[in-house]
Amino acid sequence: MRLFLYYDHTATYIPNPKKKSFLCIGLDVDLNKIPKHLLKEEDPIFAFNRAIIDATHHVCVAYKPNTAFYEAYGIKGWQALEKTINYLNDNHPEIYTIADAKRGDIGNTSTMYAKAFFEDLGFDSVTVAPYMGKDSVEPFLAFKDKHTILLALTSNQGAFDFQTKSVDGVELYKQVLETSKTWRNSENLMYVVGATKAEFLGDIRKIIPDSFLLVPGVGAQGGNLQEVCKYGMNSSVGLLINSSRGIIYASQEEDFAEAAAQKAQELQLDMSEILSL
Ligand SMILES: O=C(O)c1cc(=O)[nH]c(=O)n1[C@@H]1O[C@H](COP(=O)(O)O)[C@@H](O)[C@H]1O
Repeated sequence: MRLFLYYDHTATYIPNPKKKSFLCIGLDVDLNKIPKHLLKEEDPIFAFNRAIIDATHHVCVAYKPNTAFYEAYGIKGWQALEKTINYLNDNHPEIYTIADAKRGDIGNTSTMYAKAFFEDLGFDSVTVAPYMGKDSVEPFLAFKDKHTILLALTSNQGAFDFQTKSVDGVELYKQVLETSKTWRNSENLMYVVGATKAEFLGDIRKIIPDSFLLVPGVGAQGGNLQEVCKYGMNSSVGLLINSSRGIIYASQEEDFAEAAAQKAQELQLDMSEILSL
């Protein structure tokens, strides 16, 4: 049986035969979707996240708050994000954390984005858009023991607008993969590939056989876990599969945390089965 390798803060992959999971849970908190009784709490977003984390941390290896869901609530949302990452780092330091912020700008601005997520908040990684090129991404890569997760081929329909178009005979997403390998500190790169694009994973693995991939889009967006694993898994697993709404909104009643745990466990059991093949 292959051992699952999970990521730890020392930037090494550690065998973790116990968890048998490569599940990332997306903490995309929408106040219109969380159980009504939580709205009475002083910080409903954090109360929700804490309950979800307490109920699911044993079956997942990563959490990914999408910052849009926090920024939308202004200062209170940002405070809830800070409490969430602190809660994770204090109570589950072995769990990998992703700030899904999709940043990227001219160099000095990218450095400030990187400081915000890596230094101030203490995330392990941040998602970054490749569109502005090398000097917009290298400032993120300069941070030791931190990962930059570059958008390669995204899960949405609009991915076909630009990412799969050929420039000089090569699709743009392939150029992103090839070119980014030449950037300084490229060993700190991971890539986003949508679960809805599983059929592209064979080609992607030819270019980046060893890189870790963040794969969102199972659950609510219809991506298929088995397909993703068939084409995207490498000998170290090499995948973090994210589900957000499909797990955290399994119930909008008092039992929301148990319902989320149930959904997360279903995915973990599927993963465990795949790992034992
Ligand atoms: O970077 C991402 O995580 C991301 C990339 C992508 O191509 N597609 C995608 O859905 N995501 C994010 O992954 C999460 C998916 O959420 P669910 O569809 O609810 O599971 C959201 O936070 C999206 O913003």
